[in-house]
Amino acid sequence: MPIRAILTDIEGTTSAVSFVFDVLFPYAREHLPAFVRAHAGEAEVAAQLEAVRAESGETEADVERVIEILLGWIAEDRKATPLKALQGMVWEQGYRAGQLKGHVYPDAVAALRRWKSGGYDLYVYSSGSIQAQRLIFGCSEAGDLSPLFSGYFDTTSGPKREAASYARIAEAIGRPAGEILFLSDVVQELDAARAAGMCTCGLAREGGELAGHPAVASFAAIEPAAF
Ligand SMILES: CSCCC(=O)C(=O)COP(=O)(O)O
Ligand SMILES: [Mg+2]
Repeated sequence: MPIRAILTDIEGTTSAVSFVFDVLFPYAREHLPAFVRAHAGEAEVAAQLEAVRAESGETEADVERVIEILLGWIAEDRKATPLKALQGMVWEQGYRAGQLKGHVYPDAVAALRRWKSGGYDLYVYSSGSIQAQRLIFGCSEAGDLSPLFSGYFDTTSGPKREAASYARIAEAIGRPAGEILFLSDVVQELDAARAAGMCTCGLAREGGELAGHPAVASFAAIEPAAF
């Protein structure tokens, strides 16, 4: 089955892990408390605070306690959907103020442009919220890359290490999973995508292997027609 669509992870794949850990997470740690205090009464934020209470089991937590829980989740890099939603809102302020610019590897920018011109449909699947995904590509160091993408998926489609999430995404894209090439730096994500029937290619940007999957150090080495 020929590849028709490419689904890519962000952190460690299109973008540096260091950008997420050394720029985005510290920005969220610094600005999230004031953001939550200022917007806790607004429906969109209040719903996420309620989801934090439910996920933590602390159903009576006040706003200050919820902030503490969120800061703990940032420290442990927990891929909790309400944390990711709130981070996206906080980062939006940083991107709009010009304090943040999304990092996307130049080889990823070039390949994504080449693949789009070659007729492939491009999609993103990240634990970062869809809002955060739109921002990293829409406000990137390489300019607005959002016209390249046909859709975005986050943990509302399910966890990245579960095959059912990839089956759901293939369904939403409207293609058989075998026509989709998934790119990631995490072997458990590649395993889950393959279990759902997708083709896979691992990004090992520092070299090394992603057991059981073809692996490359750069998008320049990926030829979708070869899968
Ligand atoms: C969308 S940029 C923010 C990245 C982020 O919050 C994250 O958890 C990265 O997860 P990924 O699935 O892209 O490895
Ligand atoms: Mg990753």
